[in-house]
Amino acid sequence: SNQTKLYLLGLFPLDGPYAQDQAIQPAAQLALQDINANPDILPDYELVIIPRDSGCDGGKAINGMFRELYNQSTTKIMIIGGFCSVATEPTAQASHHWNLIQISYASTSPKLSDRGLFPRFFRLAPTDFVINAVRVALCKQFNWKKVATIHQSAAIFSLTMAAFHRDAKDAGIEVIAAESFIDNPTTQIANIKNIGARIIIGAFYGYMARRVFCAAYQQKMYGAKYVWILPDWLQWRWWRDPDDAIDCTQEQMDAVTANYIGIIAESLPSDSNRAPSLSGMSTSEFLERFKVIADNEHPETMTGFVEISFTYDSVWTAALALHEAERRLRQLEPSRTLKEFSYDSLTAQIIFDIISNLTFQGISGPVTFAPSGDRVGLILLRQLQDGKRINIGMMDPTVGSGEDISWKGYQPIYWSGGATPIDFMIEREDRQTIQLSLFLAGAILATVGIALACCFLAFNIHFRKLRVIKMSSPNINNVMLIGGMLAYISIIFLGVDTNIASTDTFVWMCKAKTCCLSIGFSLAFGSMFSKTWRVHKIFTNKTVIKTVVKDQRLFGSLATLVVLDVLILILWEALDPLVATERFGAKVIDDENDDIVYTPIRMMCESSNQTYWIGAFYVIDGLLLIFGAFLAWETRKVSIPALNDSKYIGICVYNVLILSFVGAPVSFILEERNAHYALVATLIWLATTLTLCVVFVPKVRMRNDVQPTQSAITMVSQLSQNQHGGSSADSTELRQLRQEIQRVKQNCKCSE
Ligand SMILES: NCCCC(=O)O
Repeated sequence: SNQTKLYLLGLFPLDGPYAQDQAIQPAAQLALQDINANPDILPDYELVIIPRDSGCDGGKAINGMFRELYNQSTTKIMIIGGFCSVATEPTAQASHHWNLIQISYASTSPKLSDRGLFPRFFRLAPTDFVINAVRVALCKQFNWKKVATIHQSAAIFSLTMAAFHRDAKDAGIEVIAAESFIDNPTTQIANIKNIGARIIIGAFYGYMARRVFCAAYQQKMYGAKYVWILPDWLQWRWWRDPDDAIDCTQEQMDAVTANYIGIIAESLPSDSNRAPSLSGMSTSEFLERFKVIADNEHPETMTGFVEISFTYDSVWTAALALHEAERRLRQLEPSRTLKEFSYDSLTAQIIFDIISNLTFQGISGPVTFAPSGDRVGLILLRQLQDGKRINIGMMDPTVGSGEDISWKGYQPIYWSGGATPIDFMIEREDRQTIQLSLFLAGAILATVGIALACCFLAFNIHFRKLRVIKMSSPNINNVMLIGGMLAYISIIFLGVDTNIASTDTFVWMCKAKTCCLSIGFSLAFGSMFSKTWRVHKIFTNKTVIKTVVKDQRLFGSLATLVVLDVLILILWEALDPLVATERFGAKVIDDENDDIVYTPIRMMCESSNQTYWIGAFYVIDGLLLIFGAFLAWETRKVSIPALNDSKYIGICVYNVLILSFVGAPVSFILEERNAHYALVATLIWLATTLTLCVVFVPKVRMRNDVQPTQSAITMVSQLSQNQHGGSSADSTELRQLRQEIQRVKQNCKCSE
């Protein structure tokens, strides 16, 4: 009754989504009981806490604080609280303007370590920054090199995660996904899953943690392959709290949270592991007394239980500081006491200095403060095992390199898969090469084609004297066959891959294929069309004297085409050579083991501007095809079968166009190496074989049964003479040739 009351303002989360007050106020009351009953501490005073609801809300907290500070019936000498950092930050930013010291029993935001913003602030719960050291140590311990992070968008979590990203980078740990969310984490969880992360570091309040884990359940991100690492100051069985915001049952939440790893500042050291506390209580005695004051046999189920020792020690910190402040104030000239406290800066400075240098054994362990006002303490690792939080290790960030977790004396960590989960799917290369069997099949087909071309060549040479062969320009036909053979050879070069050849050889084969294909095409189609050009020349010449185009001239045109090809090939090689490049395809998860992901790698021979070079060939060959089609159309009425290939040329052009139009886009889209080879090789083979067969098979069939007409006989002799340097024909032959031309022209007019 002789004692003067010293009022402390207590900011407690009594209400709202993060109401954590069930255990906080009883812990504060217990401290008040012990302090007020202790004759050695503030003997002339009775310490009283005036509670005010700060919620987990800055506005509510600051409103409550000002209302109490403006209430002149009670002078508050210090502030205890708040709980959530979002409530503590604005109050601590304002309270120093009232020359008040503020001590939080729970806030862990790294932002609160800023002395510029919070010059008179202290806290008993260590900053979440120290949790980062344990996160990194944990990753190192289990050789996890790739992790994902997800946090609720709030300064407390953003700052901690940003610091973790820096620490992880320094430690050689790659953060493969860094997600944050405001109130719906579904997309972010899906992103983490899609990127293949298995070690997920989360930071959020309990009500958001439920949303994260429900989304994780729906995405099947739990079980032996996933490790979730969370701050463990979340409330007791936070995942089981009824929550309309989630669409998961309690069983599902139990399943998804099973075996998560929690990191938390040590707050209730075991009796065997602690020095006697200033209050004289052991941890177990403290808990027993707490049960009584909280009237709860299972205090661990109360909200805020994690912070009870910090709350108890916060009030003790205030009491010890005030006790010493009273002594120092009395020594001043003129002497003063706490009774005269009126929000003056001198008293505030005295109390600040005292707390800055305070050291005592609290219930939560040794209490001392860093210059930033942060509590320095031990960090505990826990794991949820069978629904209980089990201590599995401890780390003292101040000892050694601050990276060593001590596992001795704690329960072993439990991995439901029987082994430490891996941090990422095992990446394997899937070097896609053309299968040997497919290459051999291609080579056999090409050989068959070459043999076929050889047969036609032999036939052509053997029956070169036969009129029907003579009339079809055998020399030019031979060049066509050589072109066909080059196209067949290109199929073999195309199939040489890095599984059977070195990279250098592969590139050379690729170049050889390009040469064979381009020159082969020019020779085959150039020959075919040049023959037709000759026929066209004869039948469209308006003069009476027919000059027949000689073979040499046709060879000259072919040579021009080939020279053009060679020129492009030389320029291509000189300016933009083909080189071996690796193409990486989309990753594929192994069918049988979803820990393994394959990256398809295809060795390509490419050059930076190859589109233009290939385009040049397309333009030349395309023009050649158009020109050939035009000639075939113009000479379609020539009735001498051995002379007229127009029908066949039409078929060949049609074949090549159809095969190119189907093949080119499909071959661009087809990424699978074998399918690509099979398609391209088949198209080249088909186009070449059809062309050769369409042109030569009729000739083979005609060799016996064709009786050339008189006009044909005449023309053959005319052509023969011209081809062999003859300059004129006798008048009968010419007349007959003229008659044939006349007939063709009349036919043409009629049809027009
Ligand atoms: N001990 C939980 C604190 C959370 C926060 O600082 O907001």
